[in-house]
Amino acid sequence: MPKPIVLHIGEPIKYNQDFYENEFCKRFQVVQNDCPDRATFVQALKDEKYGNFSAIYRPHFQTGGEMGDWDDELISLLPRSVRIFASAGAGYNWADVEALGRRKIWYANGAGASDEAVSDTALYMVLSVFRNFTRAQLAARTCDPEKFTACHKLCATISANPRGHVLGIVGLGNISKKLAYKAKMALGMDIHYYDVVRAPENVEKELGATFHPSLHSLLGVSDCISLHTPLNKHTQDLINTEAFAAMKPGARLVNTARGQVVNEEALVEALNSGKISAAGLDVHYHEPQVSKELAAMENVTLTTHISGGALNTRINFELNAMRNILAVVGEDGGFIGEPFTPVNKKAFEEASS
Ligand SMILES: O=CC(=O)O
Repeated sequence: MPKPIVLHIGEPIKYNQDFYENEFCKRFQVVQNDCPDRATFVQALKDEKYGNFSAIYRPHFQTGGEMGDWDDELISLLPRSVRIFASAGAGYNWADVEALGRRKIWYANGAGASDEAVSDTALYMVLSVFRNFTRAQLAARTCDPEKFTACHKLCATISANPRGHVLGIVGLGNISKKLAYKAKMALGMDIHYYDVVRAPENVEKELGATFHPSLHSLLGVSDCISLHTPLNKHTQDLINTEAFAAMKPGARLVNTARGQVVNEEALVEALNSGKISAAGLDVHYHEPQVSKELAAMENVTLTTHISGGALNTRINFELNAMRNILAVVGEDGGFIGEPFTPVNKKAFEEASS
């Protein structure tokens, strides 16, 4: 029996050679996409260039996006044999996972691989916005004694310890549960959260987390908001002018999720007016372009979408996606089980019932 085909998009694997050769390639014939853009990829699908493949494997999210978004156009061209799209990345805004689910195709993300790195980065941002570390670093880097002294004095009057302040988490998933734990244990913060689905009682108890039934209720009590929601049509511009208006005066905002969850113009206005006192942003609305207005503000900590960017994350993204495919696709190319980290279970199950 021929081995089921896996369509590999993006760069080859780099870290898990043994597993790849001895487990993955033993079960699957891996075919590498060589189409450099959407037009050629669309044509390749129409021509059935890659045959009746059973899975799509994207081990690195920095590459493998040459075909653009996986929308209805691309998804409708997939062969009926596809069972799963397993990708690196905790986020998955490049794929319409509901549309995949409707075609009985699982989408499995890199959940678990980047939890540690992203929650560490969010914790760093939280500390930075309370303590004005970016302002101090910018002043130190001027090597100007006057600026040094001015900032030394100013920071002592405008900074605060996070301890006893409310950290408001939007979206309680694997990453933000870790952040909640770290912020509670290391910084002594009070954890509040909003999510469309309330967490089980034991999770709330373990984190000492208070649930809010609406975003605005959470915004009204939080001293620092940290965003952990996927980007989709419901969450684009979620933090807009109305949301800033609902925040406590002087609150802070941290975003390690996706740039487009925050309306950048509204953010600039909220910072300029002093409605919020600081922001920490790893992700940006027009990435890789950073807002020049935000970049000019000393109370804004900025990084280059590196929150998950640790070697440990990349190693586990590769492995996680292979394991997901192995769990789903059988020797005959049929379904044998569920992925470990599905994100479209509901849509998949509705299509299967
Ligand atoms: O942005 C990083 C990720 O989605 O993992």
